[in-house]
Amino acid sequence: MAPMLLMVQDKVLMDCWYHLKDVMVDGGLPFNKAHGTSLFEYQGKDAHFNSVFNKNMKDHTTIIIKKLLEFYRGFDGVNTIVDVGGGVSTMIHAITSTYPCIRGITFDLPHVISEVLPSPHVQHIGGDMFKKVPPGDTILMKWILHDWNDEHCMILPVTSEAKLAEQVVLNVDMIMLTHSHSGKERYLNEFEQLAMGAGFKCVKTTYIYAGSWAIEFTK
Ligand SMILES: C[S@@+](CC[C@H](N)C(=O)[O-])C[C@H]1O[C@@H](n2cnc3c(N)ncnc32)[C@H](O)[C@@H]1O
Repeated sequence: MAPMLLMVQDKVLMDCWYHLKDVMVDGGLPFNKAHGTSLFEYQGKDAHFNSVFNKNMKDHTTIIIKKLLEFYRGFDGVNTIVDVGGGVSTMIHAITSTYPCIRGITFDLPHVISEVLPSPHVQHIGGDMFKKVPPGDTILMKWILHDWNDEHCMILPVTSEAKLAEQVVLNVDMIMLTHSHSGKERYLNEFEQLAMGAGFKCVKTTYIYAGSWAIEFTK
């Protein structure tokens, strides 16, 4: 929890709240008003905040992946798994350690990948997920779809893949409102609509831990 509190109380994020009234009146996004760019682009320009953000994600993921590996059986039979927006590779590292037969790829923006420690069993690739993602038979996305509106989610190239898992957390709408470009938390029926609209035929849910679910979209 400490890295998460350090992140939300970091001056970079605290400054956003002073712009809440302006965006109510004029529109726009508090983060962009405060810093002149979006959250994910800003990280590429501020090494300190990039580390604070990535550490927060790493520690949350460390808790969730432990439980995911305990309760979720969908990794059996997977050959290549690509964690899109996979941060500093915490998720893929844990999955490939438990399932050594799985080839793991962590894909994220180059300034995030630059913070990943090398690992012999995992490939780390920097790039833009809205342009192209590395191929794999399973695409994993944790805390990605909630950063984007439906239009952005629909243009992700991962929709051509066979399987898609996404974790849902329902209680951070206000944070998304201030920091994220058009992000939103979704109810299950909204995930189902999104999946069907992107050509998936089946949606299966598994409860994981502390309000977190694995949602598997299959073609
Ligand atoms: C909320 S974080 C989740 C990180 C990780 N999945 C986790 O839960 O620990 C969102 C991630 O999406 C990445 N991201 C944002 N825009 C991206 C893009 N256009 N291409 C690739 N990754 C992107 C960010 O750099 C960040 O690591």
